[in-house]
Amino acid sequence: MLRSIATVSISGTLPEKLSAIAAAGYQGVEIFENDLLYYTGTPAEIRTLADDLGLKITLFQPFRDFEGESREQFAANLERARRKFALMHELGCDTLLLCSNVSPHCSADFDLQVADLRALATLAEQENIRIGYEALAWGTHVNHWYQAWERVKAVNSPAMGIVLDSFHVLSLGDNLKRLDDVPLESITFLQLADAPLMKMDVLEWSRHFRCFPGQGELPLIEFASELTRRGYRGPWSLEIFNDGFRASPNGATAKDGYRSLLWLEEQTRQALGQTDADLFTSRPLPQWHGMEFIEFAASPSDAKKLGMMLAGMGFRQTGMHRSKQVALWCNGEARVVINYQPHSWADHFYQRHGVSLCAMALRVSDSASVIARARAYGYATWQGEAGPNESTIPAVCAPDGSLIYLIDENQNIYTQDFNLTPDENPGGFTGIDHLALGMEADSRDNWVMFFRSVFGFVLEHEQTMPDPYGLVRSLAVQSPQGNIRFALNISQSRATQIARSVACYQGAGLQHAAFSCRDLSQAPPFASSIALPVPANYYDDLVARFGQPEMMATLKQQQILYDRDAQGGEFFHRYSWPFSEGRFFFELTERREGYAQYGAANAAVRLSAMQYRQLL
Ligand SMILES: O=C(O)c1ccc(O)c(O)c1
Ligand SMILES: [Mg+2]
Repeated sequence: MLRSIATVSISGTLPEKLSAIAAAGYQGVEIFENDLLYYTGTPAEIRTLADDLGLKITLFQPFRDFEGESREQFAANLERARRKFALMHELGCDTLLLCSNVSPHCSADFDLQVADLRALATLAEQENIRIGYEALAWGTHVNHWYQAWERVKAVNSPAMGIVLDSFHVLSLGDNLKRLDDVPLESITFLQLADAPLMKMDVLEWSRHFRCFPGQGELPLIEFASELTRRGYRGPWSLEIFNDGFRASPNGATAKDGYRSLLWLEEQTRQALGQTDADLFTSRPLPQWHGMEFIEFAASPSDAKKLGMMLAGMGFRQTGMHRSKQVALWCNGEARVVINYQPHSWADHFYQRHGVSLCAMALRVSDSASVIARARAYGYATWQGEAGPNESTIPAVCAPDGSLIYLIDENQNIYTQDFNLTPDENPGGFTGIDHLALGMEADSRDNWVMFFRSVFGFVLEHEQTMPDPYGLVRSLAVQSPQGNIRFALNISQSRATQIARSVACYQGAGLQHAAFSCRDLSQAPPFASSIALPVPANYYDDLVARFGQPEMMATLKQQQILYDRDAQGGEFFHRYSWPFSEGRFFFELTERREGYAQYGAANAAVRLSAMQYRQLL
């Protein structure tokens, strides 16, 4: 498998891009013409640069607006092609991508288009160059891949085939079902890009919102499987136009792209049930069993405050680490660790980020397979210091530098390391329902790749929620079993709570942690100093939306928020005031009848109420 990426996908100057691409592990690179135009050296120098880095120049692109132009323009176009072919010889690249014509004036005459393309193919034959014709989704007359194929078939030259670009095919809701009509040697090149589903002009969507396979919502696995099933074994090349990628450090982006190819290969291999294909494979995904605990880094005084807050919600301290300043707080199966050990890794985290989530632990059927997957996908893993007779728990480093511990199904991690007082556990909570993590807008894609590739988590469609001073965009990822859930939140506005946390604490971190219980109406209310009051207007609106005035009156009395989905699933929840400087808060939830959302409709109520307190 030759893994390749287009230079347009990452930031930097051309030499910087090539270095980052080679360092990430790719064997091939598509040179985007603009990168070459702005480079001060010659094409031959670029060829040497690539050679020295062990990179094959898989493609030169784009060549535009060729077929169906006026005869005068056609002559000029052929001359333009000659010059580009000469450049490609110097560059050491034999494949050119030709985009379908997007000019509003170009001719719709099939035969004329074919004659033009044939002239180009004839020239290419003489020059030992291959042309891949790509249907841009906004092409004037050729916008579906099959239309490109019909023309290429009519040209009937060994020098001309089609380029399949997943974005152009899938953004129009098209598929590769008719690929059986195309001989393998006529598929010149394959470009891969994903994207979130958006209702917007396809050109804008393509130029600004593409992302790596697995980070978006297009059916990339079906796409790659169809091609592989048909026998395509040429390069897989990423071509991503993305505003965030252009503005982010190129090393991390290039690496994520490489991971996305590995991920897509692994998924494709699985979809095809194939063992002989030259596709990446790693250890099988484990079964996830839930979130075992979350761990806060704190100072001793903050640890005390946080403990008081947890106590006000119904938690009790049920353990103290034998050798470290690490307290375990529990209610039922919901566990919170507060780490205030001086001069430790957690202390270091606290110094950088304030009171924050420095680690979490996930329970899993096979921790070793997750560690092996993390390594295979190029993520750092961690095995912390342990005192004598203390257990060591393996961990993976998350994109923000926090740790995700992995705990095997039947492993008891508490008795060895903690002095426990389990009788103190009040019981009632069933676990950790979800975590909402705030992050810089440009770093969310790193998290998505991490959760998808290493953990095999799945994505939901992004939702937009109000904050009193802007909008927050929330993307949910969860384990396939649905028992570990995260909301990854970003905001473009400078005034939202996320933005302020990002600015003040070097990364936003945890926004809230939600614990779950079986019957919220039976759970003791939060202490009054902690419970977030809900405006009466909210309950009037609930009655207007859902009816059931009696139930709503009870909810009002208990200060419980409510949501219902289209299938009749119900969500009951209660919020706390934010901790300390307002960085995070807690939530207690009850889900009924398969409700799988997060009560987004109620976020505005919470956010405004919190703001009110900050103004006091
Ligand atoms: O947006 C474009 O113009 C453009 C250019 C070349 C490509 O391969 C492509 O997919 C899009
Ligand atoms: Mg393309």
